[in-house]
Amino acid sequence: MPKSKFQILKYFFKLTNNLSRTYIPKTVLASLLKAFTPFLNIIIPKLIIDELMGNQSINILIIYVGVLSIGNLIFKILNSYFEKIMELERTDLFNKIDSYLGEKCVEMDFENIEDPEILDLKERAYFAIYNMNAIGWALEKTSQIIYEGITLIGLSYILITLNPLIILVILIIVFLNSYIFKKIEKIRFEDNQKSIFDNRAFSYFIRLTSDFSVGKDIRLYNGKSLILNKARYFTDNLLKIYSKQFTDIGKYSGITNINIQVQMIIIYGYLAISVIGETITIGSFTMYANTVRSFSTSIMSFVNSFIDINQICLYLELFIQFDSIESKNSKGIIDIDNIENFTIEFKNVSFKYPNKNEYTLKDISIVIKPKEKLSIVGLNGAGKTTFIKLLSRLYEPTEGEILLGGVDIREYKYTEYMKLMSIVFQDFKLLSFSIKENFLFDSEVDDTRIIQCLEEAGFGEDLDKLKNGIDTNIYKSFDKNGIEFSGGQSQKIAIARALYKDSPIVILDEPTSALDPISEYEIYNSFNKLVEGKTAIYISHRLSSTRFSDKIAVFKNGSIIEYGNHNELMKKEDSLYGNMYNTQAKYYIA
Ligand SMILES: Nc1ncnc2c1ncn2[C@@H]1O[C@H](COP(=O)(O)OP(=O)(O)OP(=O)(O)O)[C@@H](O)[C@H]1O
Repeated sequence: MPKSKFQILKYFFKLTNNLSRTYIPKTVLASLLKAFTPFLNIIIPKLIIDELMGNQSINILIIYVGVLSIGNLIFKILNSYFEKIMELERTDLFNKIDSYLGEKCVEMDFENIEDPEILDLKERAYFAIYNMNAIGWALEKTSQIIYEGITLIGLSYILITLNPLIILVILIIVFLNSYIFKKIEKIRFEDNQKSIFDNRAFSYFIRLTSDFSVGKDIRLYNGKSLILNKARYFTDNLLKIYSKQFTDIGKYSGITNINIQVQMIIIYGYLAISVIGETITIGSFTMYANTVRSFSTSIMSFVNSFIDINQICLYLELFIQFDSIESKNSKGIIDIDNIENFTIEFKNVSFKYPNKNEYTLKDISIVIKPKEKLSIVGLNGAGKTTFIKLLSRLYEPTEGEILLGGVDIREYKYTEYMKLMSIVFQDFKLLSFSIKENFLFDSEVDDTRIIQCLEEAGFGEDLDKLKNGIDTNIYKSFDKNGIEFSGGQSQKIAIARALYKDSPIVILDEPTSALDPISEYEIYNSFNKLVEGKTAIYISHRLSSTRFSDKIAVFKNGSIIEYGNHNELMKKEDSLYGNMYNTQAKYYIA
């Protein structure tokens, strides 16, 4: 990660340039244009006044006034043209950064998405870019240093002809004010960082109010006041932070204004005395007064730009920290093509969720042979889904290793490894796209096969009723005719999506929980045919699935306590499996 301010800026200029080739050159051009504007209004008025006090030539006066007005008009048009252009450039750059951060989030290891520290860091990165406009700010300040630098050289030259001590007076005031300005920026940065958690929490609660997936529960259990009270609590916190900030900053800003007034009194006094003593003309008075005003504004913004850049780097550093989070999954380098043996082996695997002290899985050892059908059963919270999450590399084991074909799964290229797995998680999600787009988000799809898979998953009759077939949009987010499928229908689409992927390892975690018993039976029946020649792992509380399995692993409190086939486990005395099976069968038969 870059450390020095220079390295941080370089990192960002490089990133900006990669995202938008035109942003930096246009910003520099706009800044240079600004640098030359003040000179026109300093030099020409002096010439006009001197002419008025001297020869009073109408022709020369017309030329001066003409140059002044046309020059100002041209600068104004050009400046506002660039302002508009820069507005568009900024929007475009922000959208690109948005996509860049989005890509980063999607590629991030899954476990990071639920880590509050990472979530806060992400919020800080977003805050830096959006709320503080840190990239635009950095570029603006860098170009400000350039153009104020150029302006200052010209203005110093004019002021030296008056009295170099004037420059000293301005510098003293500027450095005093810069010290205060630095304090103001420090307060702002610290308060902004303090507000990150409250901001994130506030946005979460406000988002909930329009989140369709929780809309029912909020209405049924009168969640409105709870949510709004929580949101209010966090806005109150934010208000406290920012009210204190405004008071503190207000005090400091007051002092800087007093300093500027003192500076003006000294300089105007000196200029007035010089006019009375006739050491300068009235025209020169105007020029020097304008020069002093421009010089003090320019030197202030020149010095403050450095302070600003210092501050911006603090914000940008947070962005870089987020950007530098490494994905463990991206470290795998072995090609999947090289393996022929799909034996999966968990070797003494134990696992704790991040930020948790207790183990969710303890010393799991199991071999799943190629083409084997394994059912995983157990009570709620026993660790069944967690077992799948480890196999699918959403998390890494805390201890032990998981092997595929004798090689630690972390060593395989992640994207290729994921191609081996068709998984339907119990909390699968369909997205607000068409049915077809939900199958493969990023590549060409085969419509006939999609339809075939939907039929195999028991969705055929439902599909026939859809006017737009597989082009029907799911949910109404973008289409008022979009369809809100039932839980069972959605589950069938999710299963069809897994079938379509046609991977050698198929994992179904509670795949039929929302299905009626007939659909469930049909799916398992057809599944057995469909997963022929593949390894299949089923997690289900409906023990009917175990009948289709070669092996059953019974989980309890994070360990496998029973393992065997249906008959073996049923014969075992005091077996949890037997107990669960009989209890369920009793209700079904009765
Ligand atoms: N992301 C997480 N962070 C922390 N703890 C978690 C997380 N996900 C699950 N757990 C905990 O891990 C334990 C095992 O959960 P898991 O989902 O693996 O159980 P399960 O056997 O699949 O349960 P169920 O039958 O209810 O689906 C539970 O105590 C759960 O609270």
